[in-house]
Amino acid sequence: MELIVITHPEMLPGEAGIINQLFQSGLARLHLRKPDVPKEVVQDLLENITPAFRNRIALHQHHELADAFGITGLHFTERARLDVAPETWSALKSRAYTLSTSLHDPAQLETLSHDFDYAFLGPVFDSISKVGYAAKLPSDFKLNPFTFPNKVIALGGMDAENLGLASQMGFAGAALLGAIWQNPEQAVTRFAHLKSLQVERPFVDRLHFISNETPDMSHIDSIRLALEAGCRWIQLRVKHRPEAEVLPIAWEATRLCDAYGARLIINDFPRVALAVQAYGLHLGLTDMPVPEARALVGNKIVVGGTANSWEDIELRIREGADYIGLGPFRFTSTKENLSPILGVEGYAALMQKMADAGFSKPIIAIGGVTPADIPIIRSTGIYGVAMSAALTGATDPAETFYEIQQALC
Ligand SMILES: Cc1ncc(COP(=O)(O)OP(=O)(O)O)c(N)n1
Ligand SMILES: Cc1nc(C(=O)O)sc1CCOP(=O)(O)O
Ligand SMILES: [Mg+2]
Repeated sequence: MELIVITHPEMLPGEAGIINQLFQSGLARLHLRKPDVPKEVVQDLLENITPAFRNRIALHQHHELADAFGITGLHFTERARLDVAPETWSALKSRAYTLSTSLHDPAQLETLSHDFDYAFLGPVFDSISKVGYAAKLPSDFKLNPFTFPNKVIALGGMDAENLGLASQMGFAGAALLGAIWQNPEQAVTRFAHLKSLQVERPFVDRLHFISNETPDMSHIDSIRLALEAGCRWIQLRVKHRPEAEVLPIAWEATRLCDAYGARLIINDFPRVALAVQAYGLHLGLTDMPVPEARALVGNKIVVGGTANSWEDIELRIREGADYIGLGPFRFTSTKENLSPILGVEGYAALMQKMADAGFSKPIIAIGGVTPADIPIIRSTGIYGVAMSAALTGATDPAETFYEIQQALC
């Protein structure tokens, strides 16, 4: 589903900044709809939108501003469309504008000019922002693909829970308004979340083994121990060594993981993850930012990010991390410079905030986790756990792995 954002009808504080961030987060189309806002104010807003993004905008009002700002999208409300002579559309198309319009009855698609590149049809669901603007289409509605050859975009009440249904109805995309602007401070995070629902989610294991070295055990020894115990998600976490030293260890870990059919995740070193074509890369808050790493390693490598607070979780969602390592659960000597301990209460509060915001992302608890902690951790809604010492220090790692598996299923 293509996601289109329609602006809030009124001017919002810091709106140009939010719009620029939406574009940076991958928004391909923004409909600038400000029915009662004077032209000068819209002009001022456009001046503050980064020039490179302006060609992703469609104007609902003040079409005369389009050329000066390099805007090629013109939207016509139903009323505006009916007031304009039909030959206007081909004239505008010949000037390379992208045309869109709004419809409220699917029957109108049969007679809609094919010069329109796409059309909004709605309300498909009960509106989030307009009180009393109720769904007009039945829940088993199916678009007839032969009435209008171009894209039909679902409008009205579009949010995370009904994007799939709109797709089944035959809509090519969704126009988002209330889902984005209900809380403008959350607009970018909300958009990133909805966008992440459009792509197939990569597999993330519920048990992450974190490698470690001690005077008696190398990283490779610890990885072999975890693999023999049954772990199939191995994170190579080498600290205080340069990249050149990490690379050969990563190659050895790759061979070992391949032999056991396990997935290897590289901590901290994006270029090492790319070189060995690891399954994943894990980045902390002071490591390379997720978008920069994504640009480097591509879309095939799973990228996870650390969070220690609600603000970090929001950042990771905005950045498009595939999973979030949230910690520390309790004190651990495996990691230096720990952040404040979250405990079960911290996890419960953060998971409640996730549910309230409608966010879904695999969250992995980390830091001093033992098998006995798993039931209470999982009761907060946490997806999985990361462990190091609980496995490397176990008397019988295979027995401990079995115990973990029992608690995780
Ligand atoms: C699954 C998982 N979650 C969190 C971390 C911690 O990463 P980071 O904050 O970068 O700290 P270091 O591990 O690099 O010391 C992790 N490694 N794995
Ligand atoms: C690597 C790491 N990151 C943490 C964080 O809080 O971000 S805690 C941690 C150590 C995990 O090992 P153990 O299971 O031995 O405590
Ligand atoms: Mg790190």
